[in-house]
Amino acid sequence: MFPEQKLGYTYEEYKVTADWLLANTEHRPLIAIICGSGLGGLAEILKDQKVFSYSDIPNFPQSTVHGHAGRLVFGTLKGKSCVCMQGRFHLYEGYPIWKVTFPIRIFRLLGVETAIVTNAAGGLNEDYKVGDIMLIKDHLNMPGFAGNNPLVGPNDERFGLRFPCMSDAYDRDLRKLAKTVARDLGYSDFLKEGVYCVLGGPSFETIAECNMLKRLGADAVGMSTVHEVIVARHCGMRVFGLSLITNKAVMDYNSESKANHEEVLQTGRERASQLEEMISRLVEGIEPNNNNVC
Ligand SMILES: O=P(O)(O)O[C@H]1O[C@H](CO)[C@@H](O)[C@H]1O
Ligand SMILES: Nc1nc2[nH]cnc2c(=O)[nH]1
Repeated sequence: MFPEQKLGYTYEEYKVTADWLLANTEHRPLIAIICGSGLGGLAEILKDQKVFSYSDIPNFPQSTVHGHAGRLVFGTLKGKSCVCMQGRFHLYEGYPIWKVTFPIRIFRLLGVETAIVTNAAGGLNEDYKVGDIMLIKDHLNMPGFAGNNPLVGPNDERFGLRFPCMSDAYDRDLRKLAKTVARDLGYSDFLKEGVYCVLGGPSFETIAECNMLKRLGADAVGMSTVHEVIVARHCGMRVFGLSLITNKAVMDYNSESKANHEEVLQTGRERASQLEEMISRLVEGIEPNNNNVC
């Protein structure tokens, strides 16, 4: 450990960004949506948009990955004020973990109560098919096991507790709502519920790694989301997470399949309209929480 190393932003730095956004838009979102790889189209369903490039927002990191546009979109969905990240940040881009999760605390300072986090992921569970939507019920935080947790460093009590609980990270009521929504939309055939495992990336997994992760209890694997969820829960937001299974993890030495980012983006395009419909209906059903910490 290097005590002199910068371990995060100060409260004042978060405030600068949040106050700048509050001064530059009249939207006051209660719901934040984070778009996974290839899922940026979700932001297009917002009405009355006010859009900022990340490069125009003070302190905001920049998107460097194909399929992550790097825009913050404010707007309304089913009459509810939302903010949508068209592009997230990943460890493999070279960002320290506290930059990866920077937007989450900004959202909290804007008044956001609920975070909807989406991602593209490889399916480890052999019952999963490409195009399935997995509601995240829990996670495995591999970088966290090695000490790379976004809450490492001095704790700021204005955001949350030193030792936040994670056994209830993914809100049960929101998952229940999502199941009802999916059933009403006729999506039950491709709806799953499971455990998401985050790795650092950017290389995809070896066959041995996929088999290991499956044995550890993971149903899907990716390179994001968990860090955001930890910070969101730390500051009291409700979290709903979903993974689009964009490819099947390769588990067999006889397979000719090779994971690749193009397939990931293509599956996102193919499921875009169903995901948009599902998120719209979900947002419609989310009740405000009176800005209570939960
Ligand atoms: O998790 P999101 O951002 O959806 O993207 C996933 O897809 C990319 C790999 O194709 C990686 O960035 C992985 O994390
Ligand atoms: N680590 C990882 N991330 C992904 N994102 C989309 N598919 C995958 C995958 O198979 N593995």
